[in-house]
Amino acid sequence: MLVDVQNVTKSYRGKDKVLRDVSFGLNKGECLGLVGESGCGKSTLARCLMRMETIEKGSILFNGEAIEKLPERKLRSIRKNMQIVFQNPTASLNPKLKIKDSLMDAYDQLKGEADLTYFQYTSREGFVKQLLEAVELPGDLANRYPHELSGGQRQRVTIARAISIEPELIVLDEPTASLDVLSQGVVLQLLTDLRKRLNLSYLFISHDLAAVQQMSQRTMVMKDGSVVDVFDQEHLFSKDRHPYTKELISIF
Ligand SMILES: Nc1ncnc2c1ncn2[C@@H]1O[C@H](COP(=O)(O)OP(=O)(O)OP(=O)(O)O)[C@@H](O)[C@H]1O
Repeated sequence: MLVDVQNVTKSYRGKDKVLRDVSFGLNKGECLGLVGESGCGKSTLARCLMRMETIEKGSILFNGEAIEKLPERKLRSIRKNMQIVFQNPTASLNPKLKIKDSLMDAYDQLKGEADLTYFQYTSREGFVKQLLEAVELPGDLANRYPHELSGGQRQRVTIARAISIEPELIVLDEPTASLDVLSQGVVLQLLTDLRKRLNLSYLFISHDLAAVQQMSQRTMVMKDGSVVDVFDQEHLFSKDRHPYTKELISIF
């Protein structure tokens, strides 16, 4: 198991619990979907996994190693195996940097420590070219600025940056929510292709149950900070689904 989350509890500034006793596993190569209404704690869970937030109780194992209390200097080897893609690509890209420089960001931060098997780093230009090709963007975008790209193109750039260091896990926090329907479908298909080609694992957060069904082998449903249901893709319409899952299905 790549990620093993055990009884994680969290609240912000001593207020009500945002995550309550959350437990789940994520297998290597798997896409695990995460759905639930706004405010149920999905992004908080994502940030806890990435160690962007601390947790109060429980444990988060990454490749069997508990990461919730690891000191910053020991997190480096974990961090190179985790990336996150956020909803809004415009906010995730520095407007003053050319696309080629944003693309190199994750790789540069690792100072040559990335373990690459799919991509090959020969030169900066060559690497940028491979990354753009991987997300099916033309090479001449390298010298443009983010505002000169469409929303869908910008999100492909953030995806290319995330895969550049070939992490084991990518958390996708509503990656297509800011895109038009056509671009959404194309980007989701691209993400699935990349997962298979690079043997990536995804935690895919979305409001869109149809998108989650398309992308994920398993789906996890959260409500008020708790996981209320987890099921294999083919069991979405099973009578055993939690009443809240059935409610979500009926809205779609
Ligand atoms: N930094 C923060 N400080 C205090 N409260 C926060 C913080 N971040 C989130 N919250 C609160 O925690 C709860 C869960 O928020 P979170 O963003 O994890 O939900 P979500 O399921 O991702 O929602 P959405 O689908 O709208 O993105 C909400 O009540 C939110 O107001």
